[in-house]
Amino acid sequence: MKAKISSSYIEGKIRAPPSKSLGIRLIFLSLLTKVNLYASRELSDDLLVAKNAVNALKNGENYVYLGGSATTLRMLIPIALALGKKIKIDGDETLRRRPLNAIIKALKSAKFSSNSLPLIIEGKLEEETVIEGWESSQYISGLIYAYHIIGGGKIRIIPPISSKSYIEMTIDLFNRIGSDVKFEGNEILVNPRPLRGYEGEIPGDYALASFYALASLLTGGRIEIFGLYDPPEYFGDHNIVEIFSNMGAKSYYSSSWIVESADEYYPIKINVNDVPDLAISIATLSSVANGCSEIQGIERLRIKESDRISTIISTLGAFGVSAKYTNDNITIKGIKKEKILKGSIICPSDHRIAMMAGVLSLIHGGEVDNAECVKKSNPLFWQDLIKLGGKISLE
Ligand SMILES: O=C(O)C1=C[C@@H](OP(=O)(O)O)[C@@H](O)[C@H](O)C1
Ligand SMILES: C=C(OP(=O)(O)O)C(=O)O
Repeated sequence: MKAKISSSYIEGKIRAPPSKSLGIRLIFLSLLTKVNLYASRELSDDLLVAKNAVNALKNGENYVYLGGSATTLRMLIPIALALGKKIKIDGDETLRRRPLNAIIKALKSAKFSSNSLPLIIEGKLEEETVIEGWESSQYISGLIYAYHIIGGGKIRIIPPISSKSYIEMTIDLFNRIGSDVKFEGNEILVNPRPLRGYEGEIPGDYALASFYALASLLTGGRIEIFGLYDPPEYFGDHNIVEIFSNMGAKSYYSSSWIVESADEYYPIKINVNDVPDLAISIATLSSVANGCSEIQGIERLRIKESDRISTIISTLGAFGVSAKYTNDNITIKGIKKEKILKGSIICPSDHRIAMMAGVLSLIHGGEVDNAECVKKSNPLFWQDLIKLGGKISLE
């Protein structure tokens, strides 16, 4: 499918798409307590595969297909072992590329038939796991679930710890429903308590909603995004609200996210190691900032759905913005909005890159081929932009 986009003016009020990360966590939580989830719109591919994974565990199936969802994959591995399951796991070509080195090295009493998908896992979980923290936080979130299943345990993380905000998200979720998980230094102590259930909508996703915010910021509009969760204490994706404000937008949260465009945006220097999914959104606004932005802590973006260091740089280039990579940083030289070119890309099987090109195209037009790749996290992305005034045809 190709999205053909013309210059547009984006304004209005819209519900944030359901959170991929919280949605996957709540679906896995149904293994431990009563969970009743409502979804006011069709579920993304990643949420659907998370549902399939949990159903496979509950029904004793010995095979599960996970599409492109590394969060589901890397959480499933320790959870399946905690449940004593032997299961074959596979995924799409992007997931088959995603590394599993840290978890394979850490789980001493487990057997892996391969070090990448497709693979069969079996074995058991030790009461203490020592795991490298660089590759992915998703293993650690999965281990927190796994230790709730076997009655408790300790995770010792070998620093550096990446994507810490997602570990905090998992711990925050468990402690809000009655558990006792402590994160002290590089150690996580899981002391399970009886868990309350969860009933309600999947809360909105700040990182995904940031593309709607960008659509208004890049076209001179104003937007209100509702259905998000109240920002928690820890630093995470929800901090995109103040990041955009620091870059010159009128951007604040007051029971919903209010975003209003400005005549000028400021460059930013920021480390995204704890919030890697914000890198693309920050790079997008940096493209029209009045100066050079520097996004640090990005080496791990190479192992996402695409090599995002390359795909961020090439996508910005398609719209006339120059960016370069030097040791663990991307430097982006912002240009005036009037200078942004009409650009076109073939989405490299990376939903966030498609969304990046989609919102940049709202300035002076553009095309996104393989545009259906947004359904990994937000199947209604293009339809939502159209609802907000986007002149977009899907062919
Ligand atoms: O735990 C999660 O929900 C996620 C963790 C992050 O991955 P890494 O921990 O591998 O950086 C992030 O990129 C992903 O989109 C969602
Ligand atoms: C990397 C991402 O997801 P996952 O790791 O779950 O595939 C993402 O949503 O940008």
